[in-house]
Amino acid sequence: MRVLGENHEQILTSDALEFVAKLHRAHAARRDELIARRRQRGTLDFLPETADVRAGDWQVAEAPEPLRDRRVEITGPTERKMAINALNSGAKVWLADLEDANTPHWDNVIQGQVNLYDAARETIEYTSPEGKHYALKGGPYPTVVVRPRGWHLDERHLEIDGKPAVGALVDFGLHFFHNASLGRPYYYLPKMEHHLEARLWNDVFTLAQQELGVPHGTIRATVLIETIPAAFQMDEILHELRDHASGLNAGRWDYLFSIIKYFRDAGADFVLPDRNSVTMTAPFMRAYTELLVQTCHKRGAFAMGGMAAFIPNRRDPEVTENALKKVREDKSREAGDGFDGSWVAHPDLVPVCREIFDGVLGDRPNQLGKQRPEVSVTAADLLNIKALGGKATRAGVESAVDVGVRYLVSWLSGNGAAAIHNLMEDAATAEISRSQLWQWINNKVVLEDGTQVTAELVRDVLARTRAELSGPHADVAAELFEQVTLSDDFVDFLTLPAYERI
Ligand SMILES: CC(=O)SCCNC(=O)CCNC(=O)[C@H](O)C(C)(C)COP(=O)(O)OP(=O)(O)OC[C@H]1O[C@@H](n2cnc3c(N)ncnc32)[C@H](O)[C@@H]1OP(=O)(O)O
Ligand SMILES: O=CC(=O)O
Ligand SMILES: [Mg+2]
Repeated sequence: MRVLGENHEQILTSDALEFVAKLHRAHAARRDELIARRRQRGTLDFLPETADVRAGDWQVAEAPEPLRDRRVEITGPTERKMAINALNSGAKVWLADLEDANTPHWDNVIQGQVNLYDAARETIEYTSPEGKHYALKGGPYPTVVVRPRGWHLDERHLEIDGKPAVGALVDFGLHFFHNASLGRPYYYLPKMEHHLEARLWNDVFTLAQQELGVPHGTIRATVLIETIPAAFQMDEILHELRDHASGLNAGRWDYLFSIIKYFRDAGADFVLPDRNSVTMTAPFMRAYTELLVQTCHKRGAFAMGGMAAFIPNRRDPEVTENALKKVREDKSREAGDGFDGSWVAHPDLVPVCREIFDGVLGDRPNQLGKQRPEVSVTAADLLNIKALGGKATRAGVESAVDVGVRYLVSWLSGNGAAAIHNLMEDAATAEISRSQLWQWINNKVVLEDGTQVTAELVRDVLARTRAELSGPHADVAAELFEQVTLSDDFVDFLTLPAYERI
């Protein structure tokens, strides 16, 4: 194992590095096979070979006390100030994000681990460049649930047997190694596309616990169902992880990205309209969330709601009022459907989410008991994209370019989440922007005003957006955006070429 970035001795101890290397050597080859397998795109349906898992009578392990009440989860990067703010936010869970909201700059990766280390020990403090001091206010604090990178990303600053380490194993391995002894090794697992990927995580957990003498089943994981193939394998994913599973989360933004990606060249029936016209009430999105709640509660697992992108602005009451209204609507729908809790992107949204779930839960910590036997979701329901209707517009093209490039500027500068035009943007929402344009170009979509979407049109809009931007990252952001939007072959993840540029 070689450390190619700056060596941070607190986190990269020789024992910690050896532990990560052990996880890597045991599992990297299978990771590679599973990533290669993702390239097969066939007809999607519930798998015949796992019908017995779906029909079987089994439950996931009972929730440990710190994860029994998850009514409000705040998400955010592991940057030090935001970590303290998240811990002081009054949420039940802090999703400490090393994924969609994080640029995997080496410094972010390692400083994130330092912050998680200090957060777990409740010793985290920070003084801002302006001299404002941040400290923990007095508990109870949210349970920390860490989201490592997805299986597709490498960590090139650590080299094992001459190859870059698997990013997911670096994030998980370092966190588990340093914090498992404190008793709450809890994780969110992103972007999986197959239950065999969940089996791989389960094997990683089993080995990690054995190595450190931690009882089997201490780790708990909540899996994001945020790809279209995974929507057909919710039972199977929970079953693979059943000793370690805590629940499933409806990660709507990556889910939309995955739908566009999977069906990018499948013709008009699968072309999505402007991003802002695809809401959670679209029939195919309702099918997805209804199936998720039903599956989770049948298996004793938590059903977690997703992220409404509207964020408040402390300097603009009108923006804040709109965000609170939209978030209220979103959380009310989720709570009514049976979700056990949901995500918010900002501390000022914690109270509204809590109020909505308090109203539904009463004195219960969750609504695991709410079974949904009346829900009946078919493969056709999950894939009924065309029922949505909706238009692709010139404003949609302009907004996709504008948001995508501005987000990349932020990402390249080290901020993986940004407020752009009063919406939270992160890697998942940026993926929608660029994949949507790819889909429109390659399906020769004609906009509402009669113009066909072409590479030339996108280049033209991109040039105008570039002209509005300044700063050290604008050129690279524009180049990257062009690459992932206009390349003939679809680039699997925006963050793969972007990682080459940091
Ligand atoms: C699709 C998905 O995966 S969603 C999950 C991944 N995405 C995320 O986690 C995004 C989380 N949210 C954020 O990162 C931020 O809210 C942003 C970037 C969208 C906006 O951040 P800002 O522009 O700093 O917002 P704003 O200025 O209103 O923040 C006010 C205060 O709240 C803090 N704050 C804002 N959001 C958060 C958060 N999610 N966690 C902790 N603190 C936060 C800010 O640090 C700031 O603190 P300060 O007053 O002490 O300086
Ligand atoms: O990670 C969440 C999502 O919506 O994507
Ligand atoms: Mg996501």
